[in-house]
Amino acid sequence: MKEYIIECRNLETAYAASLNRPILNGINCQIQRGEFVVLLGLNGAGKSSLLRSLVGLVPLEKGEILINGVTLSKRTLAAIRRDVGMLFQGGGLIKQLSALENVLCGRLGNRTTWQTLFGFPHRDRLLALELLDQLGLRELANQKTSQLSGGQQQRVAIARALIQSPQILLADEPITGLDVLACQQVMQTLSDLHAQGMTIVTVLHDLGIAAEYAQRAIVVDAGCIVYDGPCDNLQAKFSQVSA
Ligand SMILES: Nc1ncnc2c1ncn2[C@@H]1O[C@H](COP(=O)(O)OP(=O)(O)OP(=O)(O)O)[C@@H](O)[C@H]1O
Repeated sequence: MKEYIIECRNLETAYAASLNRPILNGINCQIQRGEFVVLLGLNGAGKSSLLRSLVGLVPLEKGEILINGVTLSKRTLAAIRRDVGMLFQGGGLIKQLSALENVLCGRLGNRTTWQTLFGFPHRDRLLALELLDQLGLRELANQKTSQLSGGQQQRVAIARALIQSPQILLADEPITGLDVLACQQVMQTLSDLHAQGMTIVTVLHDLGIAAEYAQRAIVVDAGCIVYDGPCDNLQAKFSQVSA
């Protein structure tokens, strides 16, 4: 039997009156360790909701999510979140803090309230600096993130997600609003992490970039998966969705 790192079994959210249906409406999918999967779909299809549900941020009415074979529940959520890094839409950085401090925030889940009063241990600071270095941001470690470009901010957000050494990285529209060069840098960073064995699931809107970097596409429409397979000829698959 195949072992899946992510398994969604018949996920269904509560009925949303504004949509006349649940936001997620019977999602079934399995993702193997080390896959690079792109979630595609029109605005409002349910991509972000699906991604966020994997870290317990979307209440489910029905169904089950398993991460590494463990069912996501109140009891298992904290441990699961240590295995799953999340890049939120827009980065979600604290703009008044430096790049280094933002990356260290990724360690807050591992520290008690008391421990945070004494600051972060030296080894965490070294790790954060090492990650910023790997992402080409060493020189900007002490710069406020409000003073960084969009692409640099997105890489700080990636470093923050990576400081907890996750096995899975979920990224919600990580290149939206970035210029061509910054897009390439961010996508190359995801690709490098994938090459190191990390499982990547990312929401994208650009079909060309999806096909260039991901192995597999999952297309969501009205809360359901309407395509799950290789990334070739995505344009044709999309015209079926939007028809
Ligand atoms: N908390 C919520 N309460 C009610 N409706 C919601 C909530 N969150 C999302 N929705 C609705 O659910 C639908 C799916 O939203 P979601 O953000 O998952 O879509 P998406 O595919 O990621 O869209 P986009 O590409 O625009 O980001 C949308 O119609 C949205 O308005």
